[in-house]
Amino acid sequence: MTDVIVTANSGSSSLKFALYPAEAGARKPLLRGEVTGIGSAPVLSARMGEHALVVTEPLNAIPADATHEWLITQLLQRLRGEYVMYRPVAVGHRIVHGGPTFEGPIRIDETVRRKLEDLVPLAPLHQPHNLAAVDAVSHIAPELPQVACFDTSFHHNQPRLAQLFALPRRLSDEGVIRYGFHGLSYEHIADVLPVYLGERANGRVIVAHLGNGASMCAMNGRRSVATTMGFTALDGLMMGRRCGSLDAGVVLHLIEQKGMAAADVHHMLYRESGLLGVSGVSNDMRVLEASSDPNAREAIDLFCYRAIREIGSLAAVLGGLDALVFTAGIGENSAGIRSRIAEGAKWLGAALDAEANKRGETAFHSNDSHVALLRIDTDEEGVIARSVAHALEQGGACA
Ligand SMILES: Nc1ncnc2c1ncn2[C@@H]1O[C@H](COP(=O)(O)OP(=O)(O)O)[C@@H](O)[C@H]1O
Ligand SMILES: CC(=O)OP(=O)(O)O
Ligand SMILES: [Mg+2]
Repeated sequence: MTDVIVTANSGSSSLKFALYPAEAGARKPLLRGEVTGIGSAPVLSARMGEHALVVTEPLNAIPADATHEWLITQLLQRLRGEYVMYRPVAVGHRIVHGGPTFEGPIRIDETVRRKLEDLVPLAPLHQPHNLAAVDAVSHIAPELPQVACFDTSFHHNQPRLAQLFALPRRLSDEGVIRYGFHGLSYEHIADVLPVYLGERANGRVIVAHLGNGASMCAMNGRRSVATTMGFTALDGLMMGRRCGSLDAGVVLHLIEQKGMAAADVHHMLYRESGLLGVSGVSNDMRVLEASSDPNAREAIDLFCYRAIREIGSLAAVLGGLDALVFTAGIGENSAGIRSRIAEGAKWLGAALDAEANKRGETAFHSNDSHVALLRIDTDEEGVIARSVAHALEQGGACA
């Protein structure tokens, strides 16, 4: 029997999971899988080493209304059944919002669980799914230690000005500040960057995490100095269903002039906007890229335009740019989006090698480019697994 750490990464539309050997520093998972399209057309795919796993009932035809909780319960039951050769010793969860309280990974007990619940309103698309996964594990395997790993941690030590809103001071004092998200993904990129860039990895880097949720992080010395998401994961770039940065006056207009209830505004901004709202077609970039609908094209144009503007803003904070890194579902897989955004960074000295980009190579800048252009797969699960192994070694919390 092999002792394993189970990782659960509940995104807005996906559940990514993996089994890692329960030893400090393990980099390769024994098994890795994901369910995509949760809430619309869920599909599971999984790999054990180099081999695709044949998925059997009921996970081969997941009901359209399957929840993150149902899925994680099914997966844990498999570990008790056909995968008994793996003995889970702990579960690590991606928890999107750590608020002002949680700075780093922490063992989940009843008090921690309650504090995480209080943060649900600040991450309504994620925190409930994250906690549903925690509860499913508590229910099915109460003896297993569980560790929370936060999307917010990587940004925790940003300069104060990067965190402040220009709101009355009492609100900042209460914790109404910019937290930033996708921190596990950025931590992975910061970790592997020297492999591709050597000493330059410590320079001025912008990482574009472009998935269903999307954000950018400006790094210097491989630490976060600014990011596009803020108090919630609604801010910044245009996303699958979220609007990104928005004049707060629009929210007032919807409530005061159009008489919309707060819950309806909430629904519109989190679920009916972004690529879906502008295209009227889909929140999925693959569908939009394959569509001839002019509204789909305009949605993609706006996605790239917003990304290019944010690069300008982050490059200003960094005082220039040494590398631009693309990651997550869209960043890793869409050569078209990468090339359009990289073209928009020409003025910063970025020059594209179009063929290398089409081939999906890690480095896709031309020889005369002043900015390194990179495509790097993210690995939030690996970051979670190593944090859990560390927490177990420490005997619990390692915040
Ligand atoms: N080949 C592809 N081309 C373009 N976009 C893709 C491709 N594969 C995946 N995507 C995009 O990536 C998104 C999912 O990214 P991901 O990082 O897994 O999101 P999340 O973790 O937020 O659920 C999909 O909604 C889709 O838009
Ligand atoms: C924080 C966030 O937006 O996460 P995801 O990309 O998984 O939706
Ligand atoms: Mg994600």
